[in-house]
Amino acid sequence: MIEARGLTKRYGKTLAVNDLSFAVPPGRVTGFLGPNGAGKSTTMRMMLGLDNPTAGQALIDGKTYRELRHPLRKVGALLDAKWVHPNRSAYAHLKWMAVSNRIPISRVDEVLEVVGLSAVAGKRAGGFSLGMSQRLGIAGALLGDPEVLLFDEPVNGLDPEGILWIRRFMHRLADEGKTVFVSSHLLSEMSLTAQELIVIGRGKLIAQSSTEEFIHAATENTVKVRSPHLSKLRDAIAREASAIRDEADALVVSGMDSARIGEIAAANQLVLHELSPQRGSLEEAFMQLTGDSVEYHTDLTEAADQLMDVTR
Ligand SMILES: Nc1ncnc2c1ncn2[C@@H]1O[C@H](COP(=O)(O)OP(=O)(O)OP(=O)(O)O)[C@@H](O)[C@H]1O
Repeated sequence: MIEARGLTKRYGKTLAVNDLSFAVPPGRVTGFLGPNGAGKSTTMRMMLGLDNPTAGQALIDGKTYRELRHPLRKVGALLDAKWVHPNRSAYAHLKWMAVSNRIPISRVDEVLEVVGLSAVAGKRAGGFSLGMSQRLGIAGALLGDPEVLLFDEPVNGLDPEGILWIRRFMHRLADEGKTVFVSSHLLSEMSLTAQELIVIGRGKLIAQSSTEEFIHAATENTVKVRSPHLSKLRDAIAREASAIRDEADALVVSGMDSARIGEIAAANQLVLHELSPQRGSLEEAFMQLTGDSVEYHTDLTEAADQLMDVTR
């Protein structure tokens, strides 16, 4: 479990992190989202004891990083994959990390295997592609078999295969019960990777909820219906639907679920060719939260107002 309590960091006139409080639960991938400069890296650095908070605390299982007796066994992190000595082999790099942290050297082979780098363990890390470097960084984070893992923008610059690998790997770690906290400014990627979201803007907390709730609260769910009897279908559902929009050869229905539309179609003996619930995207949710004239139906109202303030 990771916790931020009133976490604040000021660099001169810049308030990089402004009174952040949130908790990151185990067994889930939690996305830490925010635009560039929102304060994600600064928050992560404070969690890892690399920066001191101006006020408040960042806690790992109730302790600050510096209070942890065996930090690498409690928390592993991938901040910058390219900090490896270029002339060292992947194996030598991990061995050096293991020895300096009193972790058994046998663990090096294990983590190389886990991240799929066993075959290139003896090769110079300086010649690694970005994807391989990320894997090596992740192997380093896993060395102490920590319960808590922090990844700062892990998919930046990766190709689709690398992105998919990281996404699956994070899900696997969460399924093992680990606390996985991953920062990103890539919304579409996070909507696939993260089950929980912590959203910040200009150092302030904007929202904390499951990804599904976040999208659901900020976007409208609709159902797309295709039928050879569109106009009859429209008449049949018009009384119960809150809105019906035409789209090419389909209707997009708001305020009714697909089960009810199917029932009405059956009762009226109308053939359906498609009946598909349309989910909003994380991008849409963001647009909605930052929009000017949106009616909010949930407790995200306040969060939206804050987002509008901080993004102005
Ligand atoms: N060492 C520093 N000295 C001065 N200002 C800093 C320092 N580190 C960060 N900042 C400022 O603090 C704010 C937050 O930066 P931070 O890097 O934490 O954001 P971020 O959300 O990680 O952004 P990005 O996605 O661009 O990495 C920015 O305005 C940045 O310029």
